[in-house]
Amino acid sequence: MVSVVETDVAAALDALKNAASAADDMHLRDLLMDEDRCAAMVASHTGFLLDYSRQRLTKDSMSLLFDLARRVGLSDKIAAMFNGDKINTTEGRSVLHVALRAPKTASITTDGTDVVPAVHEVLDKIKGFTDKVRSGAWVGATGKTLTDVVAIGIGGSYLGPEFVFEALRMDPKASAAASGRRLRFLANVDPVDVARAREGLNPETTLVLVISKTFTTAETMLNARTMRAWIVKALGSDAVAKHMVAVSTNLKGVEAFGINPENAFGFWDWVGGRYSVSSAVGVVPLALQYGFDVVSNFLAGAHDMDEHFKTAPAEQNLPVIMGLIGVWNSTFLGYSTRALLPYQQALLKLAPHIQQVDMESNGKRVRLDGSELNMEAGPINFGEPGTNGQHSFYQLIHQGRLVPCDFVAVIKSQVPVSLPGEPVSNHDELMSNFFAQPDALAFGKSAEQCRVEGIREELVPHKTFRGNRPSSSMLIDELNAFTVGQLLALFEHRTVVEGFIWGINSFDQWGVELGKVLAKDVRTQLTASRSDGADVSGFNPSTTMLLKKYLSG
Ligand SMILES: O=P(O)(O)OC[C@H]1O[C@H](O)[C@H](O)[C@@H](O)[C@@H]1O
Repeated sequence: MVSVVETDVAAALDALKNAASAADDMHLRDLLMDEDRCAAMVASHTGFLLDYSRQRLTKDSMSLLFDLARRVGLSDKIAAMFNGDKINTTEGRSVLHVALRAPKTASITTDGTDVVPAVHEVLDKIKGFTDKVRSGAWVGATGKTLTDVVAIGIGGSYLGPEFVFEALRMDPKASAAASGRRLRFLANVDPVDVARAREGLNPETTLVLVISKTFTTAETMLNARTMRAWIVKALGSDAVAKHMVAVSTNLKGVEAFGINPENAFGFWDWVGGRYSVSSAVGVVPLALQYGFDVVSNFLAGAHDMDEHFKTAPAEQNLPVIMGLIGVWNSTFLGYSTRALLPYQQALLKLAPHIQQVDMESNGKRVRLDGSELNMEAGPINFGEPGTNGQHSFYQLIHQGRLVPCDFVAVIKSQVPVSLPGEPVSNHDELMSNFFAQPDALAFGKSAEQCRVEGIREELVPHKTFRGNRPSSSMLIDELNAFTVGQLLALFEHRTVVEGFIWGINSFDQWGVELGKVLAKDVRTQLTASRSDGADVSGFNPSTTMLLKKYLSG
């Protein structure tokens, strides 16, 4: 039986479909002339301003999106997440990454237990440990200070920490605190990545951090064994206790590997891997590099955005607005891709991190109840810092396929440079592009304009830009630990909003499993062929041919 709620939602979806067909007759060139509309399509929160006037939306269609949010019960779903309800139904888990950055005074309960004290217990333990390593009170097996860290982990145990690490490298406070220290990441199960991560490092001054929620991920565990062998070869097996520590929810696995659980930092099954950067997964490596104070500011920033998300009315709520725009572009306008384009080199790892957050969360085709979704959900996400992207793939964005863009920029550079004789500062030069690109996409250039410019007739079609290409522009006052935390939480919540609207489970990732199972079969074959010369068997003809070629090399 179809419930009243479902009928309500269906009516809202129909209204939006009609609005989307009407959008075909509108051009951003005209929409952007409407001052009231432009003023209405701006939202802000401390340090952040979002201008979404270049989306192919009227004020009416935006109202319909807010109406859809009401009808699907978005605010109840957000509240359920913050309340610790088990909204990850396929795994029977709460989704409480917001608890990781909640202040000590907060109380968030799941399974009848307030999780906040446990969160702060781990944070205190991390502070104690990282302070000792940084001050030289914790030394390596030969008595030397551990100045270098190799953080082993993949997916959610890597991408978020690397994003924050890069975002703060040139922040004056973080960079001063990192003086004399190095942090490397080792993710790929490729001996080349191992060699790159430890290039120039001395085992005597290196701390190896094994980060894995499950402590079973094949790539991470082989890399951990490889780094352990490097430590043991140089310093003997007793050195492992001084040179290797772990972050995991599986403390038994940590112990079985040979790391003292005393030197392990835990987290919980209610933290999804891709949402785990504010757990020990990110806090340990980042506090080793930048000190605990900087990381506390990062957590405070994430919490600030959590509070905004939890309390601001939908019409002023940045993650809600961004999520609704995502749904509009993906489901109603049918755009299968979106680009994340930070005009800020410090954000070079934002797009790779958000790729996992978004595509692993919303790359789904069934609803929570297992029924077919029957509409387009999570888009393909990609991105590069501007202006590098301009000299790479922007041609397609301007004249090829239609890709909604999220432009992100920072008002004050972390490292301002002004050269005498140059017309603008280096940061202003970067920002000139940030302001120009969204307008080029929105307005385009008509054939008439080309002709007025005297462009030869045969070149007119090539030099015409249809325009009407949507984007949002975000300005952040400055990039520091606090605002990086806000930015992270903002994008995490955008994905969550989209998943709530689509009615899917944004917190499981069953799609990653099949490849892992098949890799096991190949591993078994490679072992048998290498040790006993066993024939390749049990694979399809194509894989058999490829494996034979590989084994003969
Ligand atoms: O932290 P781990 O247990 O090692 O998991 C690392 C990664 O493994 C899988 O690929 C999951 O799809 C990711 O979500 C996860 O982040």
